[in-house]
Amino acid sequence: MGSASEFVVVANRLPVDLETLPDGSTRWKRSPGGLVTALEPILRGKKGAWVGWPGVPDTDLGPIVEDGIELHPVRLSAQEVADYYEGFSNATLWPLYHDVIVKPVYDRSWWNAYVEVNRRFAEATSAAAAHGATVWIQDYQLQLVPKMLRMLRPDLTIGFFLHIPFPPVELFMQMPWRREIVEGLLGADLIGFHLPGGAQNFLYLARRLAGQQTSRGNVGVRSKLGVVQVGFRNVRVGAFPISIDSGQLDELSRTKSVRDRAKQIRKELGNPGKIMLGVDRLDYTKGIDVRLNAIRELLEEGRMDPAQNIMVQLATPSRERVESYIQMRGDIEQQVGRINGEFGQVGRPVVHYLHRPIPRQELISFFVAADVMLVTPLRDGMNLVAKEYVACRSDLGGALLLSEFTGAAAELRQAYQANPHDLDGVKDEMVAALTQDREAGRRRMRAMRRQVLAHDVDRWAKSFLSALARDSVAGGALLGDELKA
Ligand SMILES: O=P(O)(O)OC[C@H]1O[C@H](O[C@H]2O[C@H](CO)[C@@H](O)[C@H](O)[C@H]2O)[C@H](O)[C@@H](O)[C@@H]1O
Ligand SMILES: Cc1cn([C@@H]2O[C@H](COP(=O)(O)OP(=O)(O)O)[C@@H](O)[C@H]2O)c(=O)[nH]c1=O
Repeated sequence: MGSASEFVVVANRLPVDLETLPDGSTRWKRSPGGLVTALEPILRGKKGAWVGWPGVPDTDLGPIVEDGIELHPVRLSAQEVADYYEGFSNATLWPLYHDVIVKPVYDRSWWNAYVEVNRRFAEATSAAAAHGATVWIQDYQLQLVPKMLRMLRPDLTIGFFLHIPFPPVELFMQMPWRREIVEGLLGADLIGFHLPGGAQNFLYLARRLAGQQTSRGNVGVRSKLGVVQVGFRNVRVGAFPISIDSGQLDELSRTKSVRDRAKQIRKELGNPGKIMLGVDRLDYTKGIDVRLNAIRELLEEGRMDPAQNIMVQLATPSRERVESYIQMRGDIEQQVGRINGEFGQVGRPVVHYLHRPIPRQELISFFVAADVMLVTPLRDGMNLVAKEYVACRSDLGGALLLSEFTGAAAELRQAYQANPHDLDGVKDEMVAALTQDREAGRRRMRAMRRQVLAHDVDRWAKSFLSALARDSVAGGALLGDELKA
């Protein structure tokens, strides 16, 4: 350790959070969210470095190696966590990029903290990267880093990937610092989005806000990249839908220990006719309220038998000091209480709700045990949970209820898809999933598994990184033609 790295991932969080135990000692635990799920296996395979925040404020740590990955912790003060992370990242950008489900707050002091912290990440990355290295910057918390890093280190090849939706132009235009953000991103050589629509929105904004020339043709999936001309540089823009380590999940889900635990889970739940499952960070984007409302109305209408159908909601705590999250937690827990109060029996609730992180092995057993997976976000960049459920169903059992407003919906066409704003539609698809014909269900699951097993996280990373490598070799050669396209 100590020598600069040829490949550096930069993300708001390290893949592990530093946790202080009641006796004052510390240990590392896995960070929440799909970004870490996706990137951890990639980085371990490439022996690179990871620059990020260790999840606790005011902590000075030098570089360390944890589980085979070289970690470069970036220090954030308590005030910066409040202003940059909870404030600008999660009370401004997060709601703005998720269709303003809650109203974004535009606060100048939060913006200043965002600029300052992005600068610190750029400096830490510059120190960690070898001459000519490839740097891959992740997500909405770090949109200014590409430009800042390019100014510090023009020798680097810089990629950027956005894990959340890139919003429609009309919404993005609300952002008071919209030009700075677009210009910040244009410091990269390649900018990746989950879906072509996000890439196209960005190309339009690069023309309108940054005054750059861009290609005008449609962007494809892992193909037909867009291009923005920034001075003598070409910035490529593309769609690269993220995925999971599907082969590993498929394998794990077939093990005896997982199968046995799945049976035990069903038994612990009283061997009900059908188990519905939700697995989410406790976030208002995830539509946990949508599925609870659907279940309550179906119970009220007598279309769902509470003695036969139960739901398990596993909810990881998330962003617990942000006001909208505090409010939402209260609402969800009230909804759970109302359903159980009206339709549960002593010792037999209809909704089983856990508010804590669940270890991956246990999650896999829940996936195997569940008859219907409920994925009902109002908006979600991808939603890896949907893909994980499919990867775990080698028995071709189970059914997936999937919101049209997730990135995953573009790939998992055979799911029971519903518009989360249309509660009657969600209820109908929920009933259809619960009562599906066995053979029809197997056909749907087989088709979804083909998609998920063929397009795994390794393919995602390779498609992005090989496009990034091509860019640095191709230079401006193709630009003239593509701008005319
Ligand atoms: O770091 P946190 O504030 O605790 O949040 C956890 C992560 O949440 C978001 O995940 C997104 O990335 C997934 C993988 O691409 C995607 O499937 C999902 O739709 C997104 O919501 C966030 O984007 C990450 O930065 C956070 O680490
Ligand atoms: C609730 C829960 C989840 N996980 C794992 O976290 C990620 C979640 O990824 P997704 O893309 O669906 O959404 P966000 O990134 O959170 O917005 C997925 O890999 C889950 O398996 C977990 O490990 N433990 C949990 O309790």
